[in-house]
Amino acid sequence: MGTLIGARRLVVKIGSALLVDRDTGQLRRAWLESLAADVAALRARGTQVILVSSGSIALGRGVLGLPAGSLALEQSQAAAAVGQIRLAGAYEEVLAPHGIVTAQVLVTLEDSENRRRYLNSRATMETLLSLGVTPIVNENDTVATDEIRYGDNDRLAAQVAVTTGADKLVLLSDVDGFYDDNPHLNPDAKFFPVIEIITPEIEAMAGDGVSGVSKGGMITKLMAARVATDGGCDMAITLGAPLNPLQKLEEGARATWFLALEDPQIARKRWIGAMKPKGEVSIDAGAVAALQEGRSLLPAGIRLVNGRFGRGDPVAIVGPAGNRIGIGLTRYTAEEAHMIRGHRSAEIEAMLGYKGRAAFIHRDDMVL
Ligand SMILES: Nc1ncnc2c1ncn2[C@@H]1O[C@H](COP(=O)(O)OP(=O)(O)O)[C@@H](O)[C@H]1O
Ligand SMILES: N[C@@H](CCC(=O)OP(=O)(O)O)C(=O)O
Repeated sequence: MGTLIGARRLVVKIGSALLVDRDTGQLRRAWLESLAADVAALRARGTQVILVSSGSIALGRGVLGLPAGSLALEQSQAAAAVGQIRLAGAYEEVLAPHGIVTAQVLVTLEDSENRRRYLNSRATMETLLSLGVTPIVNENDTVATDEIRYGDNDRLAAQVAVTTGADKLVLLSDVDGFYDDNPHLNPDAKFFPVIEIITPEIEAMAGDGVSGVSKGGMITKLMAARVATDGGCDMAITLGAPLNPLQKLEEGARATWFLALEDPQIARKRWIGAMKPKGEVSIDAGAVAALQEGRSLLPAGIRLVNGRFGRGDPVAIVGPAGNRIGIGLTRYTAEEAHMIRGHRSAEIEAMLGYKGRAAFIHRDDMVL
């Protein structure tokens, strides 16, 4: 069973529907104050907390008096710009009385896809947490265009959880968990307390949201669950609307827990994928095809070697067009690599005077 008790680092996602009253467009302050009390209690027990909060567009549209229904991209970006400042301000106001310092972190999808930005944002989060700050994260809606957006904060929250190495992610939602059908439309829908593996059958049960102010629905929550659990983080979906929702979850409120994959191979690949390469090997098209089929990289497929690396060091793998296709731990030094590139194992034995390893980078040590 999943639980919040004893969490080391927790990411909590707060959906727009919880924060902003649907009819008035106003912030639900009493609720937010109860959430702040929960955050303070968790921190006092040693859990670091990161909040991923939606609501900038919903708040901004109320302030600007924009009509209900879907907005043009420029309108939602303008609404986000107006709403975000209030959103962050509201968190600061409710957390400060507990002695908690807040920080606003706005990210885009590109930040997780561009390695330098990814590493940098991870380092910034780590620094904030080590200083005892509670980061309030949202998508940077004013710069993110449709093609480069998450668009929903479910996946963003999962990305934040994995990036920061959180062990728990909670999606506070307008539904108390995952059902085999949308429970707001089908009163006979069956509830799932725990999901260990997200199968295609489970995926087929997820539908859109019906709340009107949210973006995700259950489909993006399942995508988030996949990212989180693959990355070693348990994820819960629980009802956010009652006061003190995190305390209630700790006390056993209804929730669906998606359990982290415990496959050490996945954890190891994550670790390799996050390494900074010490060198680079360019490989030919045949080798690219072999790697894509899940095979190891052999010396015969290597055309060029760059950088200084020893055995076991991370090395970037570059395709014929100069595109980076992966990273892996090498079984040869850079000096050996220069000698043996393009050669087959029988020749390599003659060159090195010993048999050497068959693989230059073994598939278990490689992430594409
Ligand atoms: N299989 C399902 N189980 C539970 N909820 C579902 C399912 N399929 C669709 N939904 C809908 O997803 C909604 C939750 O997502 P969403 O409206 O985006 O809320 P949030 O603001 O919490 O992100 C539920 O209220 C429900 O209407
Ligand atoms: N970044 C957007 C969030 C998009 C959104 O509505 O997400 P959600 O309510 O979590 O489904 C905002 O702050 O308005």
